[in-house]
Amino acid sequence: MTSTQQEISTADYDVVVVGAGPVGENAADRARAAGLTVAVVESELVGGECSYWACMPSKALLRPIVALAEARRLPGAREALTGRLDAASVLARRDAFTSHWKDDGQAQWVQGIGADLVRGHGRLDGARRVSVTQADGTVRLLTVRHAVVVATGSRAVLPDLPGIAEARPWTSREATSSATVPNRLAVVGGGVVGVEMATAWNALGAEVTLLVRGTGLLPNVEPFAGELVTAGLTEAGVDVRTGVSVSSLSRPAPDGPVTLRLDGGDDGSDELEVDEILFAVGRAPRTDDLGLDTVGLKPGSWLEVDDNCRVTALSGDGGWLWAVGDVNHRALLTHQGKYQGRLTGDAIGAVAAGRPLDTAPWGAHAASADVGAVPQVVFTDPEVAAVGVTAAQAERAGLRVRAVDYEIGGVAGASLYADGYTGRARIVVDLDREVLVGATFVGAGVAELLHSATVAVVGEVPIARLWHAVPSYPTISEVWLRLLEAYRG
Ligand SMILES: Cc1cc2nc3c(=O)[nH]c(=O)nc-3n(C[C@H](O)[C@H](O)[C@H](O)COP(=O)(O)OP(=O)(O)OC[C@H]3O[C@@H](n4cnc5c(N)ncnc54)[C@H](O)[C@@H]3O)c2cc1C
Ligand SMILES: NC(=O)c1ccc[n+]([C@@H]2O[C@H](COP(=O)([O-])OP(=O)(O)OC[C@H]3O[C@@H](n4cnc5c(N)ncnc54)[C@H](O)[C@@H]3O)[C@@H](O)[C@H]2O)c1
Repeated sequence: MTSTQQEISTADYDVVVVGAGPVGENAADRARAAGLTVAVVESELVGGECSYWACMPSKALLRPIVALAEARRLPGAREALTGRLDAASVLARRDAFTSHWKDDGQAQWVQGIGADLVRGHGRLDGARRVSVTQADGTVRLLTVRHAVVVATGSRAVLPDLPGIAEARPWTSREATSSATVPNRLAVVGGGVVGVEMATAWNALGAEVTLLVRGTGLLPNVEPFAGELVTAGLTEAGVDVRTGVSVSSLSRPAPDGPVTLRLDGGDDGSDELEVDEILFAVGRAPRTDDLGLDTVGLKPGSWLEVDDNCRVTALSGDGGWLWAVGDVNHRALLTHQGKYQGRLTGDAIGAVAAGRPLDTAPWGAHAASADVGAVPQVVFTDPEVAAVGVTAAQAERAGLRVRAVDYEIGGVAGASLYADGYTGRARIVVDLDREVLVGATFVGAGVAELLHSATVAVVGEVPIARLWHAVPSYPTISEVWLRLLEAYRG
């Protein structure tokens, strides 16, 4: 604490959670359920990135778009569609899902579980101490008996390019909260944010150019997923360009367009003029101003944790520091962070009660699913739903695997779902154990199929037993049967 700051109060808690995103909320909830006193520190909005600038607004934007695209593929329903997507209504529904960027409801929830909400910027202040700088500049010092849980999440990164400040680019925050639709939007990055936001703003009326420096979209999933999403985006009118990167930007008039200089690309054009540019090129941890140096850690770094979410570097110091969610870089997804939050809250409760931790793989306090069993849905048209490892990742890990593919349009449920249904499924089978280590579904309506695959992967259900899991007729789930038939020959 510096001498210029005025400390106005000190309070003691069993647990202090820094960051009230979805993950911090879950850790606090479980620690309270264990009977511990808990303070939750939040510098912006209770509910975090996910509620206001990520999952919720992005999915609220995408849902009407996908529903409309699906209706267009159904004779009978198609004829009832007489107008265009109403962008104003879509944006208004998005605003409702973010509670108009107000957090009263979530703040009440924190109070409802019996935790104290401390608004302000939290920083570690040596071991087992958290200082909170409040909006009026005053500081509260929170001293901690058992655990500090860091759940401060991540922020979008921007590349260090000439002209980037002048160009005032969008990050995921503007892409999920903009009140207006730009005429022309460039999206840089072919990861999940890039493809979802290209889908959304194109359908809302922008002319979208997606600029990808690699050879295809969604490099972390099976290659056919990126290919089918590329085809979907192109058909919807997005100009998808691969092998191209932005080398500089300029926006000479503050209200005027942005000109991008491009390197590479198929059409040889080296300039692109747009009204807005979104950089969707990955995330950085929110640890740069977190007092990490006061406990011997490097500011700005991801917090490396063990499978129990204890910060590895401090595990010798009584293991009081835990990190959950995006900030530990294990799996940058809300559901996976919430899982870590739940088991960390339980683990802190166990330690406080003097009980041993259950740290064995798949034990109550081990985030085992983070390694090899992470599910993710990309809400594009077509959707991508994947869990576990891809065939290439499995091979790189030294597993002897076989990948089995099936065109989803071949099952009765899919042909009923949409005329000309296009989609593909793949399972990756570990040949030595005869269990699934990965599954990927691409197509309309596959998101809700994913949990069946997650159960199979996490449960390590033998293929011989999966054969008895009979999918209902006529649903898209019958693709399971076809995949198993193909595997068994
Ligand atoms: C556009 C977009 C769409 C996404 N869509 C999905 C999706 O559909 N499904 C999915 O699973 N994941 C999605 N994600 C990822 C998801 O948003 C994150 O994985 C999730 O928000 C992580 O939760 P968290 O609680 O760890 O961090 P956050 O949600 O970032 O919350 C961290 C909180 O900590 C606070 N904080 C930070 N520093 C301090 C400090 N020093 N003191 C006090 N408070 C602090 C912040 O203000 C914030 O409220 C998406 C991400 C983006 C960018
Ligand atoms: N539906 C969902 O589950 C969902 C939706 C959105 C985001 N998320 C999560 O949020 C996280 C962040 O997403 P993201 O898309 O920002 O990151 P990402 O890491 O998924 O993708 C970023 C892409 O940008 C590329 N890139 C990096 N630097 C670049 C540069 N200078 N120029 C051009 N391209 C560059 C990378 O090669 C990568 O393909 C992800 O981990 C994702 O899982 C999840």
